[in-house]
Amino acid sequence: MSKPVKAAVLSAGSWGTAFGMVLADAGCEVTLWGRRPEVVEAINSTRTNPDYFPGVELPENVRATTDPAQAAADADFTVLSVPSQTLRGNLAEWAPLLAPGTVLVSLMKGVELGSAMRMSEVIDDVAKVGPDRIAVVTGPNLAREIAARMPAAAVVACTDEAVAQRLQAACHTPYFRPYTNTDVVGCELGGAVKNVIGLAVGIADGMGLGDNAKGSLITRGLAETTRLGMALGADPLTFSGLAGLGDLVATCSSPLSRNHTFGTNLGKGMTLQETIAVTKQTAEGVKSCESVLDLARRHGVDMPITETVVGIVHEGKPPVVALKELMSRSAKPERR
Ligand SMILES: NC(=O)C1=CN([C@@H]2O[C@H](COP(=O)(O)OP(=O)(O)OC[C@H]3O[C@@H](n4cnc5c(N)ncnc54)[C@H](O)[C@@H]3O)[C@@H](O)[C@H]2O)C=CC1
Ligand SMILES: O=C(CO)COP(=O)(O)O
Repeated sequence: MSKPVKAAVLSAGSWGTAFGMVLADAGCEVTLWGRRPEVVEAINSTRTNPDYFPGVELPENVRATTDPAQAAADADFTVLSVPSQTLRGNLAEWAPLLAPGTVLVSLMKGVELGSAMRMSEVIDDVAKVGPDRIAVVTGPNLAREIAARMPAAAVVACTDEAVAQRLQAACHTPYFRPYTNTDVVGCELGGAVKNVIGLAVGIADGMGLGDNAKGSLITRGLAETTRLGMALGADPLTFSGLAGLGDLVATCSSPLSRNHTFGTNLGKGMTLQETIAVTKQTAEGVKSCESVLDLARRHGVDMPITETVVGIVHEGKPPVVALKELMSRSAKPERR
């Protein structure tokens, strides 16, 4: 009998815990690393993560530790699921602990502030493992639904297709159906920018702008994501797949999305500080809207919805003013 695949999941947060369950249900031996001893203790003693998924029983083959060296030891896959803006610092501490040959798997959907790097680029910059040992999991995967074992498809992307196939096999369950893709750039941008568009749609929902506005923002959001992707060498077809359209639809229609909910609160008139205070988990688009815009400007790409979100979230522009500006830009053809 072959040895079970070992996976370290470095974060016992929302998506780290849920994806750890997926890996365990697919037969992997999973060790979650958590920062807080009380969360780790609860996982090991009650088989639940009460902070994120109260009442959801974790599989037997999931355990937790506060020691990253213990989690990372002998791992075939090392899954990273911390906030995008802390990844560089976290990974600098973890890099010396990584098992030789381990594949680093990013669950994160963001772009680093300052460097405008995608998460796989930050991983390579810090851990120096090369793109063929870095994979990305993305798509319409609201963690709470996955933890309830509700059905979803996903994309597993790696420049080395054989690595993507190994990870696909390691996380394929009756409720989680991963597809492979070698377009890492497109898959990562799809996830990062959809958080920004999720904020925009949330703002529109909070303002009561209706479903035509939602459909328009999703579609034009996808258009600006595709423009950025093509400037960075992505395959435009990736954006009509799970990493693009699929994730946008899930995020922009679900109250479970933190980005969508964050935007809704802003659209209803809460201040940024009030909205931050009621947001318990990571809403990546709040910071990544600035780094996505930075990336777009570096490549001469026009991203009016992203620019509008930056204006509302970071420059104090009232949503009604931002809406008027967005709608009154010069007229243009749909495809350009
Ligand atoms: N929750 C979801 O439904 C999904 C989330 N994602 C992505 O997964 C990534 C992680 O998000 P979530 O798990 O949802 O966030 P979360 O807020 O639930 O968990 C983040 C985890 O990182 C830890 N953390 C926070 N600051 C840290 C720091 N400075 N150093 C180390 N650890 C720190 C927290 O303790 C927490 O366990 C994000 O990039 C998000 O976009 C992707 C798909 C689905
Ligand atoms: O990425 C997600 C679903 O695919 C989760 O979205 P939020 O981060 O907005 O909750």
